Amino acid sequence: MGTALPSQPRVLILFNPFAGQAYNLKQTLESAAEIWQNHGWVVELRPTQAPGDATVQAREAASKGFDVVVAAGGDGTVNEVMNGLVGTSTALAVLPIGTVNIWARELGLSMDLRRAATAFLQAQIEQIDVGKAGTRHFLLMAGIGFDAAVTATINPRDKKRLGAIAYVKQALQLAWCFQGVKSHIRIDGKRIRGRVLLVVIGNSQLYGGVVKLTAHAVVNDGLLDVCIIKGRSMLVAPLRLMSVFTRRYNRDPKVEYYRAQKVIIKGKKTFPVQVDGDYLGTTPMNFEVVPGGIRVLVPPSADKSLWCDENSPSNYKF
Ligand SMILES: Nc1ncnc2c1ncn2[C@@H]1O[C@H](COP(=O)(O)OP(=O)(O)OP(=O)(O)O)[C@@H](O)[C@H]1O
Repeated sequence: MGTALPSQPRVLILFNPFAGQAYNLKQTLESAAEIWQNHGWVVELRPTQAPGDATVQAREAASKGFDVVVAAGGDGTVNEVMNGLVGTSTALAVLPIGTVNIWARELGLSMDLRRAATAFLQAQIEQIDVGKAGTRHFLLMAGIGFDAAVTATINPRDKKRLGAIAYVKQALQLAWCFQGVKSHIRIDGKRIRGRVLLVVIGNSQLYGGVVKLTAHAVVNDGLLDVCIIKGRSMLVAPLRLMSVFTRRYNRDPKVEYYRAQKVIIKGKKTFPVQVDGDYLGTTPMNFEVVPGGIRVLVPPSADKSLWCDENSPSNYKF
């Protein structure tokens, strides 16, 4: 079970003025902060100055003894704040003003900022795992292959204008020409070879805000869940996705599912990598779990299937 916040927690809200809905929600964010102040929380609101600044500010806040740093932005901002808080005793929270807001959805938060702020008044602090891709931590997932190619090539103006639909548009455009890459994957002791379209290494379950590719992921089991979709062309992807949606992992020979502490991915060619929805770089890359790497604020609305209690470690068999 988690621990309660102090009665007058010191809270820093880091607001990303470039997140998807920042322009529309700045005032609502201020009134969400007031809800906390009215309950005795000691709240500071600061904008981020540039990409990466949220990491620096969050790390500084942790060293100054803040109880909570709130990422007011999308999952990119959550990722940056989390990278500043890993290994500290300061907890991460979120107020969703991004485009997709996956972490906020995992927590069952309302997209209405005032309701989300109210839900956090009942929150507990929980210690959860994070993943690490190269030197960068991730909270939700790392994607290797097709989805990272979409993330790397999406037009920022389309994303601003169309929101999540911009990803669908870009995915449809890329699907025609995207080819699976002959890969060597090492999942703890196991070696896997084959032509791969997509590997998703999930710390949590939701993918793209709507589907669950790593549907059995648990955030406090000390493990990452790995879903591998094999194949030569994305044109057969609908078949593979049907297997994922119906959870026929490992019964469809092209869809494999594992749990692991460490994953190494190499290929004949390089493959793009994204973490928490932002492009990171290319393979070869090592991925590993950092058990209990971060403290997070968890409202009562959070999806219970994301947690295992310490007396019953998750032992799902695929
Ligand atoms: N002050 C700033 N100026 C420019 N870019 C910034 C600033 N602060 C943060 N960023 C960048 O803005 C980018 C987008 O932020 P974020 O991911 O939070 O929003 P989003 O893309 O709309 O949401 P989601 O990831 O949920 O789709 C991040 O890559 C982050 O590095």
